[in-house]
Amino acid sequence: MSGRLVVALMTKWCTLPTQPAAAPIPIHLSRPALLRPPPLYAPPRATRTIAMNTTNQDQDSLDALFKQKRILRSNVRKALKSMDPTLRSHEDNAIQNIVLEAPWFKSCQRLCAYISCSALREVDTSKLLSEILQSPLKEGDVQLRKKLYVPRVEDKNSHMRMLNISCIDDLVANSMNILEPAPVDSGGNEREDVMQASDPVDLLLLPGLAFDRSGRRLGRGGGYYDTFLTRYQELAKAHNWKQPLLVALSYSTQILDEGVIPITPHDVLVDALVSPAGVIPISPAAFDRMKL
Ligand SMILES: Nc1nc2c(c(=O)[nH]1)N(C=O)[C@@H](CNc1ccc(C(=O)N[C@@H](CCC(=O)O)C(=O)O)cc1)CN2
Ligand SMILES: Nc1ncnc2c1ncn2[C@@H]1O[C@H](COP(=O)(O)OP(=O)(O)OP(=O)(O)O)[C@@H](O)[C@H]1O
Repeated sequence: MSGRLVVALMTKWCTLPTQPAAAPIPIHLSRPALLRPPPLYAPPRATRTIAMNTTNQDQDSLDALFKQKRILRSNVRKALKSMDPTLRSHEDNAIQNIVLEAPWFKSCQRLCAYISCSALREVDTSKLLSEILQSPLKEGDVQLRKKLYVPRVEDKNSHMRMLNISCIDDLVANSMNILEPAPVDSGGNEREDVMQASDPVDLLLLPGLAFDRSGRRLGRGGGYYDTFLTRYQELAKAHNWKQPLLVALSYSTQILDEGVIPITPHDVLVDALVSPAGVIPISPAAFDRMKL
């Protein structure tokens, strides 16, 4: 791997991986249930963008990195498949209860959340979603219910929108068997796209296959979330809005040792994790807003 690319592969508040990203990656699943102290915040290092005239060597390094991601995904999928169902259900409840009780969740007014898919062994969000959608709309003039946006895949070019729903019946299964909203509601009205909304979301609850304590997130490989998050962060910047808090929900077994998840400059780091053992704040924004 060229020196230029090694520098380019570092992002925001990450320190350098302890091993080169292209080295063969042993999978170290971290100790479950134990909450180690969060890593100290490391200021961003200067990052250079990948040169436009990417050399064959750089492309080979990228290919090796994506190959490592595929191997890692496959190992984590196996670990998730072999997870004891009772433990899974215990962890699903613990994670959702932590979120429901958290001040940063209680105070949030608008959020994006994923609709969990049990076949993908994702952390369950059904309790969170039903609590949100069952809460009273208003008290007098005061808006009580959080505004909820959920993903809808538009095409295979990593294009996903976040559309507003107000009822769980607004969802239908897509070709991947994930529930998502139709673009038009039962009254024939276009659903609001979060990218067109006049007010910002404060929070995003993210799925993923694996995470680490420096904020790295391994998705399912479609690039949907990284593309969406980058666009939303740009929108928030253009409007001078506060950036939303990016919080990933993770079973214990999905938190990997630091440096194991390879990243490129396109991968967006999360601000915090919620595991059954508690909230793991990572970024300065998380320490500030989660008041831990
Ligand atoms: N609940 C949920 N909704 C979501 C996502 C998600 O990860 N979870 N997405 C996040 O992007 C988008 C959909 N992207 C997806 C990408 C891959 C697969 C999937 O079934 N992957 C299989 C492997 C398929 C293969 O490799 O051929 C798997 O991971 O087991 C599903 C959704 C939008 N909605
Ligand atoms: N060898 C490669 N060189 C360049 N791009 C690649 C290569 N292999 C895959 N990609 C592309 O990189 C994109 C993102 O992959 P990445 O591994 O970052 O996804 P992810 O973070 O797991 O997904 P998501 O953001 O949806 O959670 C995909 O659109 C994929 O087509």
